[in-house]
Amino acid sequence: MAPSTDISNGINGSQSSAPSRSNPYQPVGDFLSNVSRFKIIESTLREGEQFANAWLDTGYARMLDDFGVDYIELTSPAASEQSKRDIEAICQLGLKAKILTHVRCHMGDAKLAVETGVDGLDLVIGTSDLLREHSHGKDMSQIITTAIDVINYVKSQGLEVRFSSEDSFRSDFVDLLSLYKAVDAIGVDRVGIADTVGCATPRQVYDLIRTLRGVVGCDIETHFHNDTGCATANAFVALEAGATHVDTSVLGIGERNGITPLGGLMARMIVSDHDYVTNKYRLHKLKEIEDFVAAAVQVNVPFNNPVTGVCAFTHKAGIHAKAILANPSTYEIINPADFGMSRYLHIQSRLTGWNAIKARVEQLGLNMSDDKIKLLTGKIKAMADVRVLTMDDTDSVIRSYVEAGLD
Ligand SMILES: CC(=O)SCCNC(=O)CCNC(=O)[C@H](O)C(C)(C)COP(=O)(O)OP(=O)(O)OC[C@H]1O[C@@H](n2cnc3c(N)ncnc32)[C@H](O)[C@@H]1OP(=O)(O)O
Ligand SMILES: O=C(O)CCC(=O)C(=O)O
Ligand SMILES: [Zn+2]
Repeated sequence: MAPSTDISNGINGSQSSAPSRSNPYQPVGDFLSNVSRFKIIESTLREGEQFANAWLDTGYARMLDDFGVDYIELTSPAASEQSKRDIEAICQLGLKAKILTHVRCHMGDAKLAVETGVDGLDLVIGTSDLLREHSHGKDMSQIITTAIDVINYVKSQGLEVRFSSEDSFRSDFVDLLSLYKAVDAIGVDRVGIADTVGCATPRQVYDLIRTLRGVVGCDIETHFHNDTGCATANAFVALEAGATHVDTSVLGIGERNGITPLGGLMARMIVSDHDYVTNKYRLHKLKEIEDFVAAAVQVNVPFNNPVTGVCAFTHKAGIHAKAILANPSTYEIINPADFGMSRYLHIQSRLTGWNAIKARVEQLGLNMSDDKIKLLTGKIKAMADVRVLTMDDTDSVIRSYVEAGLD
């Protein structure tokens, strides 16, 4: 794609204003919804480490803490000696975020986890027929018994405890509700719902979480894989249905193609509650964090990444550019300035319109009548029909027009 240029600085009075909030489709007054009070469990250092290329060190914990996430989830201390030492080291950093370790719902793992100094344990066990048969071999009554023993143990150590079912959406719904009711009754802090294989649709998520909300009094954490592209939408509807916590990872890295990305969730949530998101999270840090993680796991930030993708705030077609110059809310639901990003107008294609060229002429400090700018725009379009133009090409055409006295 041809390079684009920022021509909006200084020519657009509404550059830093928030997008219009008068969206007629915005739901109002939904008493179940936690869209305005959700918490993030950032799992780059747990789920993210399960991404094929990942080899992450403890330094990321500080970055995530600076961003303002509520919890940082780390891998299991049972994984390796170094994993255990990393957990212990992160617990000593004095971060604001609570530190969790993610372990099997298994007394041995729980005891090891308690020794590390974490604030809490995220316990997990598969509940679908497939996982019960092929992962750990326990039936539902053994799962309930083990869960109660391990949860009681963690609570006796004064730590926060969450209990989650792997593969929740392919588990028997009645079994799941009975299990969660039992762990809620003994005072678990959170239950977790996990779409481990990314099969759930937003409607299934809404229905399951809304029903669960009526069955347990504790918090509800959610974890969505992105195999079918629904991870961010599912996280959002889960919050609408009464979930309290969402698991994320930077760029969504995790097993296979990963989970709800931190940046994508921020993009979704800022549109739903601008003040909650901007007051709580240091959004200007997002690009730096994503760039660090992308480099560490040897991937490029995708061009269409929400907010930080290379063209996330690039406007090209003339109709769009004209309206953006008048008011960015016309074609932007997110204000790039909220994330420390800039908007760009692409003005070197056959889709370019005269209003965009006029803005560039003015930015270059040149004077030209509207009629001449329209002729000039025709020239730029004709050139763009023949070859890809750069921003420099457009500027040269504009200047040569002026120098030739065609203004
Ligand atoms: C969906 C998810 O992402 S869940 C989180 C995944 N995270 C991890 O796997 C953390 C990294 N894992 C590891 O380092 C290792 O798998 C360990 C240390 C946990 C276990 O290692 P190993 O003993 O070598 O077993 P292995 O990995 O081959 O198999 C998994 C074992 O966990 C058992 N298991 C799986 N889930 C559970 C559970 N919730 N509770 C108890 N046991 C479980 C399986 O039965 C199997 O044990 P077995 O070999 O005695 O039958
Ligand atoms: O512990 C959880 O809730 C989620 C575990 C996990 O990564 C998954 O099921 O995909
Ligand atoms: Zn997962």
